[in-house]
Amino acid sequence: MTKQKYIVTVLGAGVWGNALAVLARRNQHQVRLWSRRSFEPLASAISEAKIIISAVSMKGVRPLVEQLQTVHLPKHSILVTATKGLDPLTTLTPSQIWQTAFLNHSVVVLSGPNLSKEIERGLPAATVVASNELKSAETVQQVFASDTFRVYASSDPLGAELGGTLKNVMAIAAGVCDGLQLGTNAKAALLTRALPEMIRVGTYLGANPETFFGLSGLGDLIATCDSPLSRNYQVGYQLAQGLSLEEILSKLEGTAEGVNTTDVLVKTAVRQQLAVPIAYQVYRLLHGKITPQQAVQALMARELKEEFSDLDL
Ligand SMILES: NC(=O)C1=CN([C@@H]2O[C@H](COP(=O)(O)OP(=O)(O)OC[C@H]3O[C@@H](n4cnc5c(N)ncnc54)[C@H](O)[C@@H]3O)[C@@H](O)[C@H]2O)C=CC1
Ligand SMILES: O=C(CO)COP(=O)(O)O
Repeated sequence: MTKQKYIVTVLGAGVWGNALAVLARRNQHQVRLWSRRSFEPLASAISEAKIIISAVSMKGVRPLVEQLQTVHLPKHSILVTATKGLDPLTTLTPSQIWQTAFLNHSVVVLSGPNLSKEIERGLPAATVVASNELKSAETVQQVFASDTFRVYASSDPLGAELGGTLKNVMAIAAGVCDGLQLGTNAKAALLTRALPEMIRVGTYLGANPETFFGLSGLGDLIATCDSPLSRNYQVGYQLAQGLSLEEILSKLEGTAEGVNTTDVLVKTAVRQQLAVPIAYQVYRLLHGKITPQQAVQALMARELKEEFSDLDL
């Protein structure tokens, strides 16, 4: 059976927006790539689109939503969000912002272990499309699925989104671990303890704990924490080399969302008394309160406890 072809508009022409456009084009959809620097007006870029994908960084989400509210959205269009971040003002996730702004549209989260440079090279990868309206997730699944990109549907958008968002904080920690050459045992311990920390916060925020064991959680944690292609990993790695955060960010190609996410996460965790020991050390490191070595010492010196004592699955 031939798959239906759609007009797909990608908003945000950063590296991820470009990679998503490549994927949709490979499946012969009519793809329009729009950025805030485009000559084409936003209204014309989204006209008659079935799928509207937001691939802007977190700081661009609210301005983009506000701009879209001033134009006419095609009636049955599906909004897809691929941003991995948290709003500093409200702590809302991008999908929550999109859904609140466009109550009559389906919102689908696209999230998974998807380092854009590998995807652009056509290397095999998998992802998750998640929505409260599973039919919309399945439409997006068909749009992107190919013999090099395997797409799973899910009905937990918040879980899929938070997996991709919270792992960015852990990727900074993983970069520090590798930058300090702490070894494979340390890295395994770090990633294994990172997952329950993500689940603790994620379930508090309303996600399904099981989702974190899937591609958008554990999968993305492994990919991002083990690859120099990850900007968040690079931030941690270079902090361990003694560079300042300002220096690193000024030379970084693209956005490292984990820097802002760490702030939002730690503030929420402190307010709600959630244990986030790894994120807390990343926070202190990013704010110049400790050195990378002191962050490691602080994690190793924590009170001894049972392995699963604070994870209620
Ligand atoms: N690069 C990757 O491998 C992946 C990135 N992501 C996520 O996708 C999002 C975008 O990432 P990248 O493309 O890598 O970042 P990037 O830094 O390359 O691009 C960010 C894009 O957002 C746009 N933007 C920022 N503020 C804006 C505003 N006010 N209005 C309109 N557009 C605005 C920029 O113009 C740019 O096109 C991030 O949340 C990232 O975590 C998700 C999966 C993979
Ligand atoms: O989310 C990503 C891979 O899934 C990209 O990670 P970085 O934003 O750290 O590059």
